[in-house]
Amino acid sequence: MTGPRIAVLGTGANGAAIGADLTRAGLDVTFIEQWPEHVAAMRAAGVRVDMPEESVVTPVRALNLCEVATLREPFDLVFTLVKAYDTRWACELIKPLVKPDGLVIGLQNGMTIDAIADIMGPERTLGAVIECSAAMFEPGVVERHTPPAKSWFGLGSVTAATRPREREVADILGHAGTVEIVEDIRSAKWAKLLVNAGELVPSAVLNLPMREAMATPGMREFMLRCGIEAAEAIIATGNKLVPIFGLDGLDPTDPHKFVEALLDAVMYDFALPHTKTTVLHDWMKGRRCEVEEINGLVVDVHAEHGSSAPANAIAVELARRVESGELEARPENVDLMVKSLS
Ligand SMILES: NC(=O)C1=CN([C@@H]2O[C@H](COP(=O)(O)OP(=O)(O)OC[C@H]3O[C@@H](n4cnc5c(N)ncnc54)[C@H](OP(=O)(O)O)[C@@H]3O)[C@@H](O)[C@H]2O)C=CC1
Ligand SMILES: CC(C)(CO)C(=O)C(=O)O
Repeated sequence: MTGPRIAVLGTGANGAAIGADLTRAGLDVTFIEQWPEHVAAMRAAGVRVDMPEESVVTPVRALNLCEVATLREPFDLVFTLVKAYDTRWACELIKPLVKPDGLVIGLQNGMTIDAIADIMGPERTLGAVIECSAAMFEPGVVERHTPPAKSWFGLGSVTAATRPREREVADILGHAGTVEIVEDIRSAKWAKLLVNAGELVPSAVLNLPMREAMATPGMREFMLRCGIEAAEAIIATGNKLVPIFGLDGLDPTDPHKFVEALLDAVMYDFALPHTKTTVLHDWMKGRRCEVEEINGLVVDVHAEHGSSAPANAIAVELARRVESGELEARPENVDLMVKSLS
């Protein structure tokens, strides 16, 4: 093992897939995980990543969260892949084990750069956009829909102080996919959030794979509406519509087309026909989803600026009802979204 000491904090679907790639590249990687059966399975048989063309088993070093207190040697780099709502406590947990010049890289959906920078300080924070589609239902086993050749990451600093470190981290993350260093990481993360606002909760409320959800009459319009409200929030907060996923030729002066291009890129270039979203995975496991960090953020930004985001507000309300057990996620819920806006 060579190079920096790396932790992957949160080794669910994407964390395990990326951590396995870094481990196979010969790097010094420690998995830190809160699901005990998953840690036990990884210790016994490594991580198995099933991809469309091949299945790869990687022996890894995996620790339970409760074992973090036994670690003595600090990390140079920590990639956080816990759910967005777990970011704050995860950073507090790992903070004593991050070197003074170490970096914590938020490889998640949602605007987790702010939480990380709050706790670690901006000079120990990097932000990232992640486009890697994966699911995990069985301990130790990842179903990865985007192998490294199809995965994309945008990486960037929140302060000029970390700019000289970006290339080093991009080279490491490059073992898991294509990495682009982006100038304006806050806007780039918002651009991903715009896609997530349209695709994650709305398709999960129907309990359908994303593509089937979008093909349901009225749903494409609803999903676009969520994305457009998020684009309005981006502009209201003084951020910009910047292209992500390596797309070029997008016109930021036409928010409708911009949103449509990003939603279609994730739907048809990254996801597979049967891909269900990370939100639906949570619900299938009885776990809560990132609705507050995605659609809820759009609603809050609009409210702060004296406007409203009705489609995102419906997504928030329906997700809350599903999670409280009052509403079952099923295709018949389409009217709750589509009719409510007509
Ligand atoms: N899955 C995808 O296709 C994509 C996901 N993302 C984003 O990546 C980030 C990570 O998401 P993802 O990898 O899907 O998350 P997962 O839910 O697969 O894993 C996140 C964490 O949830 C915990 N966990 C998962 N399943 C269980 C279980 N059955 N019992 C107990 N704990 C469990 C683990 O805890 P812990 O992490 O705390 O140790 C796990 O590491 C999120 O921000 C997500 O939005 C972005 C693009 C695509
Ligand atoms: C790939 C997808 C749509 C499904 O989980 C996702 O969660 C994301 O792109 O953020």
